[in-house]
Amino acid sequence: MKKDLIQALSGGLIVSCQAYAGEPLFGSDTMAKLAVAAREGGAVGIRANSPADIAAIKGTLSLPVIGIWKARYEDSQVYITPTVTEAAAVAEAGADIIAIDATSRRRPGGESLSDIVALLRASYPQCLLMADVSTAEEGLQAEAMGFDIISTTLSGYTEYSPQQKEPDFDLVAKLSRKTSIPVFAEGRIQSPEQAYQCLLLGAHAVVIGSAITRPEAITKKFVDGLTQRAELVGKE
Ligand SMILES: CC(=O)N[C@H](C=O)[C@@H](O)[C@H](O)[C@H](O)COP(=O)(O)O
Repeated sequence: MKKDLIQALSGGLIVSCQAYAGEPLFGSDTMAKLAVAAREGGAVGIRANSPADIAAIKGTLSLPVIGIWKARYEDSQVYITPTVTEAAAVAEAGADIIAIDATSRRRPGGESLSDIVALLRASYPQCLLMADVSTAEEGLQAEAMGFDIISTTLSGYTEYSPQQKEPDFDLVAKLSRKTSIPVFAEGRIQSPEQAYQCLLLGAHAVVIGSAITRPEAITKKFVDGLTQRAELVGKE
């Protein structure tokens, strides 16, 4: 069953459908519609944030869902499914895969990642566990801890990982070489060429958010491109 799920995602595109409160697309109905649009475009899976969005998407379509719940705590910088409370809620909402920050940073309340993994394994044996990491070392630790999947989600978002505009191709390649569990390429992938490059480097699947589901960001990219070109012409 779990093997079938991993197989179903192989070589495919997973679309991250997320919007924060205050953003124009915020709301579970809208996220479910975005997910339907992604499916119609050929996505093999959806990544979604919050129990409400996960439940709405699972109630609307039958694609596998990678669930997260972003939550902020004062004593930690970890915010992607930071504690066992969020992880359990993601599972209860129907996520097929629970993605968790698996960086080496201190977690809220000093919770340990291995305790969270053990608890989730016992309570939600049907779910796969995905480690969102920022470095190769964190990916190797996640594999040793028993995660099923590693994703490069957090490269560029911890102080000690490379800060760059491009996807972290090196990390995709390193993790694909050094681990024996599926590696998902995620973070700042902007084009089909970059997505394919990740697969060539060994990624099992590719996760894309902003370039597909954030119309504000997509519009801004075009507006900035137009402005820059107009300025260049003005200088000629
Ligand atoms: C760092 C972080 O919080 N990443 C989040 C994880 O769920 C999302 O905000 C990203 O949109 C997602 O990872 C996809 O990446 P991109 O939007 O770059 O294609």
